Amino acid sequence: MTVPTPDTETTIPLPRSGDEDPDPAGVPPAPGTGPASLRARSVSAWFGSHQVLDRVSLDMPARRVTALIGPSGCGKSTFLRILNRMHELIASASLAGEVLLDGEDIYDRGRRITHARRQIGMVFQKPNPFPAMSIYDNVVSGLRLNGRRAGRGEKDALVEECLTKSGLWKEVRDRLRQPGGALSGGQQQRLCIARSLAVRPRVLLMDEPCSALDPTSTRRIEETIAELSEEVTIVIVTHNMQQAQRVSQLCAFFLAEQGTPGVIVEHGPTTAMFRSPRDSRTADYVQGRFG
Ligand SMILES: Nc1ncnc2c1ncn2[C@@H]1O[C@H](COP(=O)(O)OP(=O)(O)OP(=O)(O)O)[C@@H](O)[C@H]1O
Repeated sequence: MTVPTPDTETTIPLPRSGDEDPDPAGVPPAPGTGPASLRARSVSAWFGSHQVLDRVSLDMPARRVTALIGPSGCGKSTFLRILNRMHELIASASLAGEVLLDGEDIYDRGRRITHARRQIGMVFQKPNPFPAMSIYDNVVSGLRLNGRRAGRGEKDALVEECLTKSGLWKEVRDRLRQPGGALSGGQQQRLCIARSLAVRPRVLLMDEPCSALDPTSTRRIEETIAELSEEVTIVIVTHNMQQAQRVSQLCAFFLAEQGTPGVIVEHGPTTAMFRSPRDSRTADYVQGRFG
């Protein structure tokens, strides 16, 4: 796939949607454990010839919540999808740059896509449990997708552990065999978080996880994020400035001005970004003057 790229960048040839994992060796390196750092280095992205991100670099430290903020269309979701190799599922997509998970490039040619996906989970804007599948089976479904076998006792313990961590256990422990689709929207989102946790990711990406939820459910998810941040690194896209301040320790402000690709204007500790931003565009955005 040919796209216009800056001379200094290396365009990574991406497999088209549906292609097999490009792992010539066939033996994936064993993933590490525990929260990992993510580092994006000079990441650019295109859809066809339309460039949507331009040399974005960002450190997302382990055991921290990093919030990505910015007006609609500036490339936050694209950036998030690049962090776990979902961008390449889109036929016209290409990218340049590096994404390092604890120092190792997830786009390294010798790495399977599943190597990144197992370690870097994703929770989407709209809760997407398997609606007809039971709550219990929804949680353990990730194991099956990963080709992992587990005995009944191990699964029972995992279901309880993950539902507890996602703050849903007490509400559903007596109805684990009921369908996931029968839960409220907020409960479904917490079920999706539990499903992501079941494969023990080292990083959890969240793309506006509360935008479809009422204030009470939103609050509950925010509590869950706070509880999880010790055991998984979290990167969250949010349009809600109060939420960014409540849940994150670090923040990055994305902007795509007048048809130019998205860039990070400013990033740093969330308190500083909101109290004393260095850039006037950040100040205008966090104070609600545009976007
Ligand atoms: N599948 C796609 N095909 C073509 N262009 C796309 C695709 N997805 C996103 N884009 C374009 O990429 C740019 C960045 O979109 P993206 O969704 O990453 O922005 P965003 O900041 O997350 O926006 P929002 O806050 O509205 O979700 C936009 O111009 C969008 O139209």
